[in-house]
Amino acid sequence: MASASASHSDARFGLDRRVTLLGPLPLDCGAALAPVEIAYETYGSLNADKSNAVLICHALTGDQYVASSHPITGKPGWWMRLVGTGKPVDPARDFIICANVIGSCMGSSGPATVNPATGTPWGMDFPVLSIADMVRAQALLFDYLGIGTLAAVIGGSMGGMQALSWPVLYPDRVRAALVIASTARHSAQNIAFHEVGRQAIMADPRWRKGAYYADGDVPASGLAVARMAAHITYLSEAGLTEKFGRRLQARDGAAGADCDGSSFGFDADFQIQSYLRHQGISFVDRFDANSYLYITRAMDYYDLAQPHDGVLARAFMGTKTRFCLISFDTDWLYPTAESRRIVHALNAAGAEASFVELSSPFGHDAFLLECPEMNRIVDGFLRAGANR
Ligand SMILES: CC(=O)SCCNC(=O)CCNC(=O)[C@H](O)C(C)(C)COP(=O)(O)OP(=O)(O)OC[C@H]1O[C@@H](n2cnc3c(N)ncnc32)[C@H](O)[C@@H]1OP(=O)(O)O
Ligand SMILES: N[C@@H](CCO)C(=O)O
Repeated sequence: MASASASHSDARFGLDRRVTLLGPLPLDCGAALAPVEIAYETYGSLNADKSNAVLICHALTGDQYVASSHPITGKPGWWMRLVGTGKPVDPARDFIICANVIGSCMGSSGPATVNPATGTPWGMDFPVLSIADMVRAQALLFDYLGIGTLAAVIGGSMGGMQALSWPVLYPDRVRAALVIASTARHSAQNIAFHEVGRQAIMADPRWRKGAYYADGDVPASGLAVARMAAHITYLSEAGLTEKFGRRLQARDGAAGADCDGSSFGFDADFQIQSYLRHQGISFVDRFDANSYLYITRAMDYYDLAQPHDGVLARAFMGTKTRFCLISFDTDWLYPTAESRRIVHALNAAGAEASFVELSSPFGHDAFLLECPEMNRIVDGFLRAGANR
């Protein structure tokens, strides 16, 4: 087992854990990360035969606070609709783990954490990351926790990429994978939107090649614009029309200002403008611009078929994992066709796979919103596994 030091000495299980694993963690880029810091939350208890561990993987700007309030925003956990007592993922039955991905900014190793070689934040010296690296770091955490096999791994969006990667990287360590609103590769359109965001960050004079940690003067404008562009892709046209239409925004100062706090006559005239500005500005309070650069690049390079000569089925060949895929009909970021492509590949590989397309007006972010059908499917899929 990997040597480690935990921030909560001998208590490995509980809320708000942070562990420093000595590693090294070999990365796809050829470098290695050592030590590896992982911040994670757990809910419930590990049973005697260690067979009830359920890993929840978070999306691009998510975090480990899946079912507990966010320490910065104070908002409730991002998947409390799915995780909690009486919910499909239930701490009374499951031992639930959610870890902040490496590269992110909520306690796990990332550009904002300290590079042991220099004693200062890594910034752009942080090594290039892949989705597989994030998964390998999670596996390191499970080694530390003494958990060999996961009952299930569940994720939406980038969390779904990790859930899909788990059986590929660790075919003997995961019994079931639930992949929601996700993909097996990033499309040209996905990459294009991310590139707009990255350019917005790097064009911000405060970005300073990523070396902005010392004085705390962060590239807020660039990061806010990146979030605004990305947020559009998480919604649907019908949803936007229903919510805002062409309605004008009542002027109340803050909502009229742009991301620098000034308006220069270009106020947020329409409600949708004001809403997007709010999403951009509030994002800056809880996320790091360099993490955004690193994680979006990891998503862009993600292509499960690439190491298998472009044949996705080969990635899953021989897997014993059960799969369930869920897509949403208004998700144009990771559309239903992509989930179907994955299911065909799983079928061709002889894997057990089920698939449901759900109807929702909310686009990609539907997986984060109230959806009783999604809950029923997750519950049924997890319980079917428990009954075997
Ligand atoms: C797994 C993970 O990825 S975790 C990370 C996911 N979390 C996020 O991405 C957080 C930001 N994203 C969101 O808020 C997403 O829209 C969702 C899906 C999570 C929430 O959706 P909804 O509940 O429908 O919230 P909605 O999109 O309407 O946003 C509400 C916010 O917009 C604000 N808002 C609404 N209309 C306007 C407007 N016209 N002008 C300004 N602000 C507005 C609300 O006041 C509210 O602000 P608050 O969040 O500071 O309280
Ligand atoms: N809105 C979610 C989904 C993105 O894929 C997030 O910000 O992480």
